[in-house]
Amino acid sequence: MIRTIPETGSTNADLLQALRNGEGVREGDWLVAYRQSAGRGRQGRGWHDGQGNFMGSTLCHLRAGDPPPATLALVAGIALLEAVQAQCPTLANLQLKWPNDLLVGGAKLAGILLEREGAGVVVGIGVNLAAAPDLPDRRTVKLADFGPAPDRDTFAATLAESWTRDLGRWRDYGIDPLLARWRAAAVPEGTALTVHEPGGAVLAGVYAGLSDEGAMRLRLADGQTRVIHAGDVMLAP
Ligand SMILES: O=C(O)CCCC[C@@H]1SC[C@@H]2NC(=O)N[C@@H]21
Repeated sequence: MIRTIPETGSTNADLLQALRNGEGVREGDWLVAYRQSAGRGRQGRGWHDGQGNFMGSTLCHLRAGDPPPATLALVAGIALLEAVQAQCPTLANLQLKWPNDLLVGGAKLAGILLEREGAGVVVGIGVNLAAAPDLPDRRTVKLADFGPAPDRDTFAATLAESWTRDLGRWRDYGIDPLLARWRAAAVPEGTALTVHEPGGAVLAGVYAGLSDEGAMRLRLADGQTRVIHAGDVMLAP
């Protein structure tokens, strides 16, 4: 079920609160807001409240035997990519950037924020359908830059369908097919990146693919490879 509300602070915060309150939120249900007054992005950043954009969250209830929860970010990335491709089949240069950004020609189209509460993982997705913010540190785009953009209700229905399908595949077939699909859609190996690690260190290098666990490999200038499990990854200017 997709529940659409005119406005809230953050759909992620709402689902996390529902989990804490023990309210029964079913896996596969979505909360979609037309406006968010306190949208949350990764790394403590905010998420812009673009009128006409898609802003919604869903939930995964982790089960015994599920693949590692961190790989849900990759599931969400693939589901998001497929939803955008289904709505805009002629859109070129669509790429995933680890851990969970969707880019068009290197500019950010959409972002994903995973937040965990016990065995519940809230997956929040924001897509620039009609509006893109001006950001000081990265280029952004909106689908409307490339032709008629889908309205958010149509987009929500498509995304809900791809999320349910990809979550099922993750459970049924594990992460190997997921990794293969993610690798095929990722920015090319050799892309110059800057990584801000959680401890504050900043690393420069080039994208060297995904590890078999879904972490990112970064090749440094001295030829060594670092495996990045967390952090903020940006295309180098
Ligand atoms: O920083 C990012 O790229 C992640 C952005 C995630 C934004 C979405 S919008 C719907 C959901 N609710 C939030 O507060 N954040 C996510």
